[in-house]
Amino acid sequence: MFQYKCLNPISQTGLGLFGEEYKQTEELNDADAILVRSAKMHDMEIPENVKVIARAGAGVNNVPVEQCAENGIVVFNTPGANANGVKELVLAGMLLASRDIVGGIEWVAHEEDKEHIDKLAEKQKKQFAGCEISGKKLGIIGLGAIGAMVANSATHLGMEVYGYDPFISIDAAWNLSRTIKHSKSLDEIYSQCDYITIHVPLTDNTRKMIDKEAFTKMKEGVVLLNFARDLLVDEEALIEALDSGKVKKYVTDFANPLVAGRPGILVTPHLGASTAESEENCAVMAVKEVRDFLENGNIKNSVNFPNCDMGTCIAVGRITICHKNIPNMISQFTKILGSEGLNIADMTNKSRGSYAYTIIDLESAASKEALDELKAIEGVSKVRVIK
Ligand SMILES: NC(=O)c1ccc[n+]([C@@H]2O[C@H](COP(=O)([O-])OP(=O)(O)OC[C@H]3O[C@@H](n4cnc5c(N)ncnc54)[C@H](O)[C@@H]3O)[C@@H](O)[C@H]2O)c1
Ligand SMILES: O=C(O)CC[C@@H](O)C(=O)O
Repeated sequence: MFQYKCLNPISQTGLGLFGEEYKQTEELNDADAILVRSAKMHDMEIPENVKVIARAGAGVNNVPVEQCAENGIVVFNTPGANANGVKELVLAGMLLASRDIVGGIEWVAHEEDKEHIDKLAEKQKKQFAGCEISGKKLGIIGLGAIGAMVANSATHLGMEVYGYDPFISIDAAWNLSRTIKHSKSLDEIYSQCDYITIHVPLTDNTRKMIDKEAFTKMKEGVVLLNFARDLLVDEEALIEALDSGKVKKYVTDFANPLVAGRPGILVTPHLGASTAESEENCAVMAVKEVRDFLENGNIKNSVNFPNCDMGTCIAVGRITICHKNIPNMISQFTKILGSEGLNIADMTNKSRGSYAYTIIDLESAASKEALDELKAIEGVSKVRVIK
């Protein structure tokens, strides 16, 4: 029996995929797995019993990923599972920033002379008029799951699209429309584009990447869209740029005291992934990742350990080891298993940065002595018996 704890509401379509072997718990101290959306985990004490954390979403800045790696806790996310939901809101954001659609709707709702509203509307409408997005230049910073979808859709809407992503994956590059211009520098995006949208993860390298200097390089009257994370933008500098007219509109999915209710800023309450489809896709992917990890020891879509897959175990025994990516680990594992008379049927070892993961199939079940010896090796953080 495995137990899981949800730190946020997770779609039942996904949770329903946990079979009879699984039970939901409210007790962190009983949980093998944690499922989370945006709950902040940095100040949480994560007990030893937790083996896996699945972020039903893309951004993992709310999870202490490095500390988890150190403690042998594998963290997953669900790449691309909510990308379409976000893409649709970004497109809506561009349209909302181009004419005062919100102001127009509010005017109609609050105009008291309802009897003459049709005639009044014709008189008043010019104050809500704007421009079309077709023919305008859109700069996209980050061409991952969301950025690439926004790029292709914007092309179909007649925009001239510039993309910047020095770390683009081969898959994302293959999926991009050929019409998208490859920008080799952010300066090109800033100097050329009428709309700029950012789709990168929040890390120490990207925090406040849109800063005061970036605003000085942008075109007069640019529209900036941020559906990634508020801390990517220096919002104090943004407000100065709005006040000076450099930025026409800031559309953000992240409410905070600085942006809420401020003229020129359209704020949605972190709605990007809040569609039935995205919530289901994320939950289904997260539950499948957790199950394959807990039941077979396989890793797919982890953000702190390498992908590692030996399929369903058909050997008599299987153990998995989370460890540091340092010399002499495999030889220590095989020596211990050999000296305990355990024959290895199959094994795989993969590394990612400072951490590594090993799956070992055995011709007989691992003894307690062997497991204790493996756990005692310096650099080993977690040893699990799958079978
Ligand atoms: N508003 C929401 O509800 C919502 C939903 C999903 C994701 N997000 C946010 O959007 C981010 C992107 O999501 P995604 O699914 O596209 O992720 P992704 O991992 O598929 O794509 C991120 C892309 O950013 C690129 N990148 C990284 N650093 C960069 C840099 N310095 N300059 C340019 N490109 C850089 C990467 O190469 C990658 O292609 C997430 O990390 C998350 O913070 C928000
Ligand atoms: O779970 C959500 O609603 C938001 C998810 C989003 O911020 C993400 O990074 O995937």
